[in-house]
Amino acid sequence: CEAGPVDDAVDWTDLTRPTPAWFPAARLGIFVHWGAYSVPAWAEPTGELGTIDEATWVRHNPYAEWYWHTIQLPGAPAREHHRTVWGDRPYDDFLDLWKAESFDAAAWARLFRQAGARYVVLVTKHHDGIALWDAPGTGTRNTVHRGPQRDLVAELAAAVRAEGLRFGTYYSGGLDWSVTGFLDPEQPLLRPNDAAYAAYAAVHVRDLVDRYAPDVLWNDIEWPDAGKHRGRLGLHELFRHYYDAVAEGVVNDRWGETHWDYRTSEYQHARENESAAVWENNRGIGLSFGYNQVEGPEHSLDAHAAVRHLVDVVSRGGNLLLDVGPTAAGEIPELQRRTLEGLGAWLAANGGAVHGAAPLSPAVATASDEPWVRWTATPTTAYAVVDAAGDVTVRADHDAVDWAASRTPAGTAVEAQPVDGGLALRLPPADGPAVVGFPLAGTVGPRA
Ligand SMILES: CC(C)[C@@H]1NC[C@@H](O)[C@H](O)[C@@H]1O
Repeated sequence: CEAGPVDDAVDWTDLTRPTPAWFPAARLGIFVHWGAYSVPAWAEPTGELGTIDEATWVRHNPYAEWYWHTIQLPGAPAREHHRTVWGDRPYDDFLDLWKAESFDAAAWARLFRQAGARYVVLVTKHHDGIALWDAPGTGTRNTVHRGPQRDLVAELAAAVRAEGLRFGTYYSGGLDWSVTGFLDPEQPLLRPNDAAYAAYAAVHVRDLVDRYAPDVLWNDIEWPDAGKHRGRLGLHELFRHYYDAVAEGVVNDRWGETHWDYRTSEYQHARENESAAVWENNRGIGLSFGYNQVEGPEHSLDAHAAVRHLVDVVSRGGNLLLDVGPTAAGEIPELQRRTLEGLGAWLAANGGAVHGAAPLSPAVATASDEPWVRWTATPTTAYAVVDAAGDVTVRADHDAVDWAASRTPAGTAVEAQPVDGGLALRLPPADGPAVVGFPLAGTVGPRA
């Protein structure tokens, strides 16, 4: 955990502790954005967050989970799409049209385990305010009373844990359009800060903790200002309650305070947070978190690209929380399934360079893009992940690695010769980046 400068209002030192080791060791998690927005499942695949100016982003929002907001905006293509396809139907009709008739939590959990994930984070209430459990105060505006008529949080938590994975919950504390309306659609991040909403949200998160004991509390946007205090429904007591209930629980950094167990980035947004000791990059397989029927292969990571992104993140000390957006019926779209299956096949042969691995000291070796090389390490082994074939030279201090015993994690011997400034490798043909493991000589190893 990193306690930043102590806030005047709250002293976090009593909650400060080392981030539980399971989290950075996990390296890969699966995010799940599934909601009423999965019924229209429509957005313009504009581009990655952090690469599009805000004015364009708001009206041409590639996040399908923001559908209700985007269709409020005059001139937004999504608004025209809604009128054409759905007429003047209100957004809440989508809750009743959401049937989840094909939802098989065990099949999802099996797919996520086979993909090489070690944790799963489910959106339990997104910005539309619709809860995926019988959340206090939501009346019938949840999936237990309407639409699926199931406690989707409970079902997925049980299935994920039965597969040996950890289960976390996402909660949109910062935005809830059902409570506040669209304060100013042109300013999408205007958020509710009053005491009533803060208490409403705190009761929800406490309920999630008490009912599902999530391994991750993933809050989004920020916590309501009126809830940032020491009182019973304040954030400090909420975290205290959480850590008492879930000893190895971790909270992210989107609470608007200076207490977190890890930092987050989102596509290309907030990448400055990737300098933290423990961090997580969040992105969809495509450009949206919720299912977007408009997206095609040209907008999505295939397995090869997903492997490279994961390895790059791990080589810099991060986790990847890779999102799937299921259809309203509860199917994982084929484009996303193929990426998860390919990622899992690669990790089955090379996961030693990812799970439990950390950055390798730059004193030993450094990344390159031509050829594409990233380095990871465990205390005893350095791993070169090389996305090239045949004869390749990688820059490494060969006095620090025992080049004579290099081999792929899958066991194939690799011919390696020290050359000036590095190592010359003769790589076997591989389906995706090749991984070569070098026993580390001496004490040189991953950065602490
Ligand atoms: C990273 C992910 C959880 C995203 N956070 C910001 C939201 O506006 C977006 O829809 C998505 O949930």
